[in-house]
Amino acid sequence: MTNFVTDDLRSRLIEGVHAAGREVMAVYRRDFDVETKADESPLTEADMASHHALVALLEAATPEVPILSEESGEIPFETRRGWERYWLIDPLDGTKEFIKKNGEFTLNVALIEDGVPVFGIVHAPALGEAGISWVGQAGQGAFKLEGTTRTPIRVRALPAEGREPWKVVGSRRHGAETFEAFCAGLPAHECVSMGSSLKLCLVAEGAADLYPRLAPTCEWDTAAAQAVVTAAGGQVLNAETLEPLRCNQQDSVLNPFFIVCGQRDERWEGALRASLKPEA
Ligand SMILES: Nc1ncnc2c1ncn2[C@@H]1O[C@H](COP(=O)(O)O)[C@@H](OP(=O)(O)O)[C@H]1O
Ligand SMILES: [Mg+2]
Repeated sequence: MTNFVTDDLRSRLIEGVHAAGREVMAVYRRDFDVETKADESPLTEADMASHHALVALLEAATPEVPILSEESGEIPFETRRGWERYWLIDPLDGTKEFIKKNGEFTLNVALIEDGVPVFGIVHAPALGEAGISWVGQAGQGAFKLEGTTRTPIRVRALPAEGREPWKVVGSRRHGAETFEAFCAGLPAHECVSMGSSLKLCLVAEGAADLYPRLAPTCEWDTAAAQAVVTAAGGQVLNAETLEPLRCNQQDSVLNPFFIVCGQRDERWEGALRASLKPEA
């Protein structure tokens, strides 16, 4: 369990992430150019403004802790593998949603200790009146912040069959086919689409029951929200092994396919196995 993030540090980080969010919103409200990165994904001025603001924040707050950002360029695994503690950030998660201007993008800041996301802030600056944030810390629980209102959050129990449909959240853009195969094996349910890390936050706050991600993501896409989900009593599990996701275990920063849940349950585990089985 980490004691590294004190109350003071947590407040300073939340404030700093909100300041970076305001820089993102300044770009969001005007016209901006969209570049294409080497992997064909889009990049805007907002991604870079947020990257610089978050790196400056973290370097000032904890100069001894290394930082890995989606926009910092590759850091070889030979260097990273020795990191017992580091910051893992996605300055703008959901860049495609940002470009579409549907508000479903986030700034993600995670603290990783021995591969485990132990602290996370997910900030959605375009939602609510002046942004909504989700914060989770191992051993301390999770909360949602809207303006100055701070509400504790917790995953919910799967609704009993016949009472209420399960809520399943999926990506707006990725993995539609396997998502549908998974849903076909579930009891009565409703599906919701959402961009970015907000999908994991919906499970953390009990507004959704499951988020199967049967398509690629990178560790910075999920680590901050994984810290929120686990602090809220839920889990982010490898879809094949049902072991919790861990960061910084290998050369690649790609995640395995995974599922986010409030709790394990044979009904969705069966649907997951069936959806991952290769066609006979
Ligand atoms: N082929 C791929 N490999 C790795 N990550 C991918 C990917 N396709 C999508 N992603 C990740 O999925 C995220 C978007 O997911 P969603 O569409 O569900 O919101 C992107 O985050 P960014 O917007 O930060 O690049 C991107 O990192
Ligand atoms: Mg991302």
